Amino acid sequence: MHKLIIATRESQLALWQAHHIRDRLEALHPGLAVELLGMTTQGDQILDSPLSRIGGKGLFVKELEQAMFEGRAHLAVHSLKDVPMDLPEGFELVAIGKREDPRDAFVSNKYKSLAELPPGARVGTSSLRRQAQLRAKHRGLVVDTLRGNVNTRLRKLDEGQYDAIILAAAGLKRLGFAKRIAACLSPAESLPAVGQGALGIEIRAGQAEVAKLLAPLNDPITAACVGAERAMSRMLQGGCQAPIGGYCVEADGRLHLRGFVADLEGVRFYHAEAEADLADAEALGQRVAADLIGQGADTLLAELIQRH
Ligand SMILES: NCc1[nH]cc(CCC(=O)O)c1CC(=O)O
Repeated sequence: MHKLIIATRESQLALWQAHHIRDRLEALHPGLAVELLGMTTQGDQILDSPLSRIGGKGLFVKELEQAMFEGRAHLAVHSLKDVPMDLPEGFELVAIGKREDPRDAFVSNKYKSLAELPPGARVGTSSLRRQAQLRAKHRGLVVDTLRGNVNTRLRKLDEGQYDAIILAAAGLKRLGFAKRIAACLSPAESLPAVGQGALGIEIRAGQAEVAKLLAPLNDPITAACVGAERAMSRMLQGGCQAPIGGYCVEADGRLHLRGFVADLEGVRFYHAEAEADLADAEALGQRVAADLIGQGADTLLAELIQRH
């Protein structure tokens, strides 16, 4: 095999990620040519309503899977955060790249940190998870939805529509906007989304030759951490329609997973955490999910999903 084709969305972030994987593959395998096949997905077309309302799993991945199914591409590179917990039959995640910065970032032209914001300040963010945590911890703020790709969000801030915005540090750094970050929020301030900051590589199941070329891109520790996070999220079945956070770290062969489920107002707020050996990532995720469900998260999630 001497050519691989990557199906990719055409947002700047998606293109950066696809180019990044192309460069790594070409460096790993001299003689291998890697090409990009750009395409537009449903998620790219619907720009005016919050993702949580559009619903539908895999809004950003279906067209890419179609291209792989038809043999027009061999792989797709995703922000793991955007990948549904259960892939369609016949597809698999074969490699998880080493996680970069998993934190949320505070971006503002006027203020240096969340703590500096005066009561009534307007904060824009795209995710229910960030909204719920902001509302829970900073009662006086006006928290509002903010959509669009990273460039659009920064433009809306610069136009004065918001006093500050919160977005993923990884996306900003990848696109060369690290300087715009006023402060990174610690996981205690804003627990990241499941998979945030990691790249996932998807292929059609059973493509052994392709899988072998991609294997060196897999980072086993990141894979275990996001495996625990995704097992938790899968058991909670919240999708994008509920404020859910999940973040796992590894130290000395032990995994430590924290998770939360909240309502949109950040009033009902359930936390859970647990530890396990590296080999027990899946069970760890299920244990934390079961703890959250035991506290009442399942009732809350059912209510949230009904509202849509
Ligand atoms: N939902 C969009 C999205 N998907 C991945 C990232 C950032 C990069 C990452 O988390 O890997 C972003 C932007 C954001 O949330 O600010």
